[in-house]
Amino acid sequence: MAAYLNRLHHISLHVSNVNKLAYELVSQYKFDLFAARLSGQSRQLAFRKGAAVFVVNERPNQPPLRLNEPLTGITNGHSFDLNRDNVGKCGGDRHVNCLYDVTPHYSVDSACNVCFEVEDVERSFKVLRDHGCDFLVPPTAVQDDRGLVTYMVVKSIVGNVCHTLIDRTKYKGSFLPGFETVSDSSLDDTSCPVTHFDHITYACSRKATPQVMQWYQRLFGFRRFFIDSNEDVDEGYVLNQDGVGLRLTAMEYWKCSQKGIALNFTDKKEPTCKFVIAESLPEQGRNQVDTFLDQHRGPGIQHIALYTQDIVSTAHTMAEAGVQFFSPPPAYYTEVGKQQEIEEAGHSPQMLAQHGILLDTDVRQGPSPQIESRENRGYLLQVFTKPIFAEDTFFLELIERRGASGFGEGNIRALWRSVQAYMENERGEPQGESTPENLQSAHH
Ligand SMILES: O=C(O)C(=O)Cc1ccc(O)cc1
Ligand SMILES: [Fe+2]
Repeated sequence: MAAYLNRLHHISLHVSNVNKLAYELVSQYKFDLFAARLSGQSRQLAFRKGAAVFVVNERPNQPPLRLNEPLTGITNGHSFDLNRDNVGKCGGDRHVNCLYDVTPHYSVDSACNVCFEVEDVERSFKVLRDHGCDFLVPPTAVQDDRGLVTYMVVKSIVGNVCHTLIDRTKYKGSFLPGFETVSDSSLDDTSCPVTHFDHITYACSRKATPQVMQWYQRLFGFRRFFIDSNEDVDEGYVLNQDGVGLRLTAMEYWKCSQKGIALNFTDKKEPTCKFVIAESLPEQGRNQVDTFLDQHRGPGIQHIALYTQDIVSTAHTMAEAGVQFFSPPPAYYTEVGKQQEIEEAGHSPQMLAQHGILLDTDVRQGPSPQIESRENRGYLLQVFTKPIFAEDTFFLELIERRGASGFGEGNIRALWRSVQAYMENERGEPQGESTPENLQSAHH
């Protein structure tokens, strides 16, 4: 039995300079700051764009004093009931630094908590405990005058990534107890129609993919889906030539219906966020996944894709506001095949080139995906930002899907090349062969 997830609630980032990221999310990425929790010891700010919510947490510069005593508002036992001992009253929880999360003792900025709504926190806790999970926060209740929320935090199998599981069905407020609403009006922003998180990509150690897949399948009922119709069940989607050495495997979560049958969100017209596991392959030399593992000091979330209904307008607005995107080599847009592909999809190569937007066609997922024709080909457009933090680690992606649910090989190759060129030219990082030593250090 798995602990099925209902929906993605928010993704939290832990950074040392909250002001800088807050400024960028609002002024460049056009997110709205809608809720804030300001306590003596920490700041947590919530930003929204459509259904995509980021919580930015202040990461202490110095590791805080180790508290040996149990934290107030957090139950320590394995049983859970809503007695007064484990209901944290907001404002009174002086010891809880980071509400709905843990303060990671991590040395670099990182996107490291993906929070999901579940139907029953206590039931999820029991299921996960029976699977031998590590809990960072056991079931805990938080309330204010708008109601009650219960949550718990579980460590994932991927590097520093944690999952907060939350039940907010008994809560009427706009976000979560403990947060003050900053603004209730979501700006009607037609120039940046970002609606939700499309996917989260993990950078993992070599050969870790099967373990990661199994963990999410067993614990949360995730299902594998194939990125490409020729993908091998065991090997995943392997790109291993021309300098690209990457293994990709994708999965998505399924919601538990009333009858206990797993339902895909797409059946209910509510988009699901996909998860992609990226692993580097040794044959093609050093690459962006290894760089992430090195600079992030271990596996974690490499990028998050924001789904937009109009990538050209979104990329244009964000670029005007100062967002820097990767661009493929200019020749990408003038290659005969690519130019035609772009025009047939109704776009202008010049417009896409202006912001480095990539276009790929994909066989539409349907009853017979093997039969290729003009009609069943969908396409997808993607553009990738340069790293957001000081290290070459986390970045964002914009994606617009037109009947394509996977990822395009051409886009992955183009992204890979532009990142490699950036590492070599702008960052001056040598991109030589991986040595066993630097891979060892990356994988710890
Ligand atoms: O294409 C995408 O958006 C992906 O998410 C796949 C991917 C994953 C990791 C990389 O370093 C490059 C591409
Ligand atoms: Fe992506």
